[in-house]
Amino acid sequence: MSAHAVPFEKYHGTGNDFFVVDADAEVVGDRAAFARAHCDRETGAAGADFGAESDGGRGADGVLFLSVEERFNPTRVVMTLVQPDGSTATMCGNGARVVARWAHDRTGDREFMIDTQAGTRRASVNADATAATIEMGEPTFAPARVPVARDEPLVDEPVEGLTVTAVNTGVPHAVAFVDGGRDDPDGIDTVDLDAVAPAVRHADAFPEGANVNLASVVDDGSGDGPAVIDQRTFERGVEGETRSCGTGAVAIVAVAQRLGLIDGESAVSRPPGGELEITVPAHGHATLTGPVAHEYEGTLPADPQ
Ligand SMILES: N[C@H](CCC[C@H](N)C(=O)O)C(=O)O
Repeated sequence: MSAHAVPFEKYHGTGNDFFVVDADAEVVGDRAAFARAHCDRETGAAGADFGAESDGGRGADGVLFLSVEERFNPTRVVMTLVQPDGSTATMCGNGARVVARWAHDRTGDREFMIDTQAGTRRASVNADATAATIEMGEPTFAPARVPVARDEPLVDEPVEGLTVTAVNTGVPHAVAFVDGGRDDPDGIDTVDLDAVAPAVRHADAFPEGANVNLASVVDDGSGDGPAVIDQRTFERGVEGETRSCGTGAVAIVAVAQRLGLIDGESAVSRPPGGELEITVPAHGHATLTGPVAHEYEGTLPADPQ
């Protein structure tokens, strides 16, 4: 085992939490092994070891390896998210919001371009850097681009026990609407997501797998404010439910629009970890806005056993 210790910062966006490593300063030879060991919720890195700001919780939803290039305007950040199962995610909405905050904390800038494997995304932080907004690209239902293994879009059809719509918002998502929000004793929180999601996540319809979302329309946006939707997401790569998923929030709003469940291009999604503001215009890129916070910092072994 190498004695090399890797400094990290821990951040979260609406409870979707990440270890952030400066990829220019640190060499982690086996990123998959690093993420698998340290993200584990039972045996991974424990926050209490690292400082008073932390709640002592273990693990994370992934490791963000970041490289900053300040010679560009706006400052460019190259983002790679390695997930708890060792896979690399093409895109992560909450992760990208964390990237903007981390880059702000290092540079003082408020506007960034973030290079992800799904493309370059503009990002910004608000005046006190407590919230970040990211451009999320244009959601697509095109079968080849989700991808789904068929010629027609998969819209509101049964897949392994859920009625889902398939959409790509940087990564593939299956979205199922259910009756009753979080306040309803018979609503969204009564579903055993960890039990029902894996069959959908691994269904033949999704050759690259899918993140699996449950959603419930709480307010359809036909009145004064934007639509409000309660959200739960089981993530590919985490292989479990997370506190929040940004690409999932955009997916839910895009599907709600497509199914005619909500009015307007703006909506609020409410995953367990907080609130996200989403816009999905008829044409052009979606946006995702929500809170971001620094938790603690420390060092982690580069070559965990
Ligand atoms: N939590 C992330 C999504 C990660 C996507 C990943 N789970 C995959 O599809 O491999 C988000 O906020 O968008």
